[in-house]
Amino acid sequence: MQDQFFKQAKAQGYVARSAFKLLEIHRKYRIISPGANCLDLGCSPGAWLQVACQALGPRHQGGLVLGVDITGTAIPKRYCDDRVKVLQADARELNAQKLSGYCKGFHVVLSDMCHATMGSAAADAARSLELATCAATLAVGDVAQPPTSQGLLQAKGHLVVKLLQGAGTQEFTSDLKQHFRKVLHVFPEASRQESREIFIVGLGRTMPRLATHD
Ligand SMILES: C[S@@+](CC[C@H](N)C(=O)[O-])C[C@H]1O[C@@H](n2cnc3c(N)ncnc32)[C@H](O)[C@@H]1O
Repeated sequence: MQDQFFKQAKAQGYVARSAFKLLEIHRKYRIISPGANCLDLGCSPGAWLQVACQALGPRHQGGLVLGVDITGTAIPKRYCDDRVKVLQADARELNAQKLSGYCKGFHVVLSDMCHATMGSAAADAARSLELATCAATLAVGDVAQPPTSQGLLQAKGHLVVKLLQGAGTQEFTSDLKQHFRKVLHVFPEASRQESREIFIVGLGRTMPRLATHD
């Protein structure tokens, strides 16, 4: 469907209209700082890679955008530079050790992962929750448990996760509240009106308090 965002993406050189979802979230919450290390789960065809790389600022400020997708991804030429890398993998099979060669930790974990929808709202939401939980687990460890120092996301880092709303959305949100200073539900303008997708934004990862000794 060639809507306003499709046309805008084409005109501005983004490879997909989804660029405008991350642009809106970033404009509101400044998710990606110059020079940050970002993990982009479900990165194909690469619009979030473009937005994230732009947000890193000039090349000399450094940073990394590591995109992961179960399908192969051609890194878009427009807006991406050599700080963008891609890995073809199933995010459900990743762990901190498998990504340790890229950087010591990420300042931002993004997930726009989704399966092709099957037509059953309940089944689609359950499959989406599985992918969202996978992204959150990579970021902070077991989300249902109190904070530990596990996970790839650095202290004070941010998480953006797409989820199709359904059973489990509220519980997932409350679990995340243990791990972030603030957790928000964002409905970007570029999401299709009929879509049940929301983006859960976790701002400022909190870490466990270290035991103090007198
Ligand atoms: C909506 S698209 C992402 C669009 C992307 N953010 C962009 O702006 O170009 C969702 C992606 O999630 C990927 N995906 C689904 N399940 C995955 C998994 N288990 N591991 C990695 N990627 C997955 C799909 O292959 C698909 O490319």
